[in-house]
Amino acid sequence: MSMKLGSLGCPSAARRLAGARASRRPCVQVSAAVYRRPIVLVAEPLGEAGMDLLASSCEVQSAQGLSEAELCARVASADALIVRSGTKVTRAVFEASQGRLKVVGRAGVGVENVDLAAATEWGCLVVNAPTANTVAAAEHGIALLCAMARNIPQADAAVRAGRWDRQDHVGTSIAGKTLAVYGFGKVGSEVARRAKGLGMAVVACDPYASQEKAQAQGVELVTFDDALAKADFHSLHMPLTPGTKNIFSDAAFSRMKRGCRVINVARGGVIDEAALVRALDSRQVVQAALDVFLEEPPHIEGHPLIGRPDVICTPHLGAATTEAQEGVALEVVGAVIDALAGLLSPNAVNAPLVPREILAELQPYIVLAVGLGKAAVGLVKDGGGGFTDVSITYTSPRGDDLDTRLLRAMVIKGVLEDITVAKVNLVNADLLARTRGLKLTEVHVRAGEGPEVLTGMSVALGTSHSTFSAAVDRTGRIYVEGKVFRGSPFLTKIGNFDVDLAVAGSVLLTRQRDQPGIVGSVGMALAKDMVNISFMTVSRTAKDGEAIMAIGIDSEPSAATMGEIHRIPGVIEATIFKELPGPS
Ligand SMILES: NC(=O)c1ccc[n+]([C@@H]2O[C@H](COP(=O)([O-])OP(=O)(O)OC[C@H]3O[C@@H](n4cnc5c(N)ncnc54)[C@H](O)[C@@H]3O)[C@@H](O)[C@H]2O)c1
Ligand SMILES: O=C(O)[C@H](O)COP(=O)(O)O
Repeated sequence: MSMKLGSLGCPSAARRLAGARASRRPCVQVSAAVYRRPIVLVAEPLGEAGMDLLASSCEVQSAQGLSEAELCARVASADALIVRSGTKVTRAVFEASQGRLKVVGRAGVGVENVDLAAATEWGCLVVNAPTANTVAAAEHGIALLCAMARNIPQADAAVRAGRWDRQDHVGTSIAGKTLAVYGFGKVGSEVARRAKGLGMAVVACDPYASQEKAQAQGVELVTFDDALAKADFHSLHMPLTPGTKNIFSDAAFSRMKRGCRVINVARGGVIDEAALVRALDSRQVVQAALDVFLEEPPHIEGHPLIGRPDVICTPHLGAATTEAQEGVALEVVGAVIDALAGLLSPNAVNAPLVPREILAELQPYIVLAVGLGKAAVGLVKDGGGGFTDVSITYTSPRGDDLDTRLLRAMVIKGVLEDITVAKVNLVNADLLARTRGLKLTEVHVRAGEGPEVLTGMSVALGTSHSTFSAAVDRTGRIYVEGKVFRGSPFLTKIGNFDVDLAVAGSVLLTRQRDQPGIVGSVGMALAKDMVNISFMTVSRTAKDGEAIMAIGIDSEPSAATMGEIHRIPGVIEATIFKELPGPS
């Protein structure tokens, strides 16, 4: 499925590009008017079928192992660039291209190596290939699990060195052992399926995956703590997000079963590498198998994990099969060719949403829609069987006449982008929601009058398992409501509680008994932790009843400070909303 950029009403390429350069404000445009064969620079190995497809309509230039300076020199005469994770497409690259580069294709899922903000400012579309290497990544996870359990790399090295050391390489059986899969998405569920075939008991930790999906695969969904405590093998398959960064910390390793094993084919940053070194040194974790590292390529010499006898490493080979590389090559080349022809594919990562003039009018509603989705999903607690039902209510003077496609896409963006590898745009939002198994319901309420787009909007998720029990409404769903007031988006209701909370930045939420002293005590706890407060609002159900306090915070309080806040007499619960989108 592709969409003609023109159908989104984009003004001419030259005008938009000039505007984007002048204002340095986000604006993506792909010119449909490339009359010569476009030049595509392929900077990393790309599957043959993809290269052939590319050559059928473009002039292909292959140059691998380029330094940043060499890449900068080459992009000045290229219309498109195709990379994998090994090439850093920095701001300097876009600046050197001076707007000539119309599209960057990433032959794989992760786009951490592309400066998306700079791409957008320079009017360059970024596309990826999000599905074709899933099976390869899962197979690599299983290969590492088996190789680690049976000491295959160490035994092979010994034989090559002329030693027939049979006693030195006695392994551990995997049949009958428990595997914890963290992240039960595309890769994680394929790993679970294969591990069951190997006779392992599989539990999955994924706060957002549905019980139906887990049951269909015969996998038990458990909390993070239960997964840590139960498993003999831990296999990581979550995306790297602010919520998963360093989630495998000293505290997490200490809660694992002594003598367990860890496999990481996800992203280096989900493990605190120094904490893993400590866990291995103390034999809390006896072996690790790592495909990904915090920094890639890592400094191999002196690296605390590489070269240890209890750690096996591969150089980010999860997607490295002939079949997967053919698949991602075809997927990305299709999207690049579409983009050069002025078509927007569902694989667009920094897609334009609507024309800038319309965007200006809709901006606060877009921020509100993303913010409501983010806030609702940010309140989901693990171990509750996830959610599939997402209900959106629009209150508008236009009633049923309101075209909700954009707002719906933005809610889906808010819900999915913090928890998956998906990059949501107007073209792919409904598809991504369906693929994820989400059931979307939209309700229109006609209210108010005048030109306003919306007088209110709410998002409800079909789960009562929340990190903040007050966020659950009377129907047993996580509920957030908001509106645009004087051009700015606000959260106005959480669960059954009225709040007044700008959609911007991170927020600490507390529920407490309505009694003197609590505001001061929470403020003191934050001050001790050097957490600056940007605003504070308190609302209560009734005098001497319960109150909800929302505190804007410039940085995240430590776990110890959150513990202290929980222990303040009168405080019933507390949680943090991380980085609501805010106007840009
Ligand atoms: N090594 C490689 O070559 C390679 C190849 C492909 C993918 N990957 C990586 O594998 C990972 C999974 O990719 P995918 O395509 O399956 O992504 P996905 O988006 O389909 O699945 C990710 C899952 O993680 C879950 N999740 C989010 N936060 C979580 C948390 N705190 N705890 C537990 N689960 C959480 C989500 O609900 C989702 O189901 C990503 O990190 C991706 O970058 C690596
Ligand atoms: O993000 C991805 O698709 C994987 O991590 C694979 O990356 P690669 O294409 O550089 O092998």
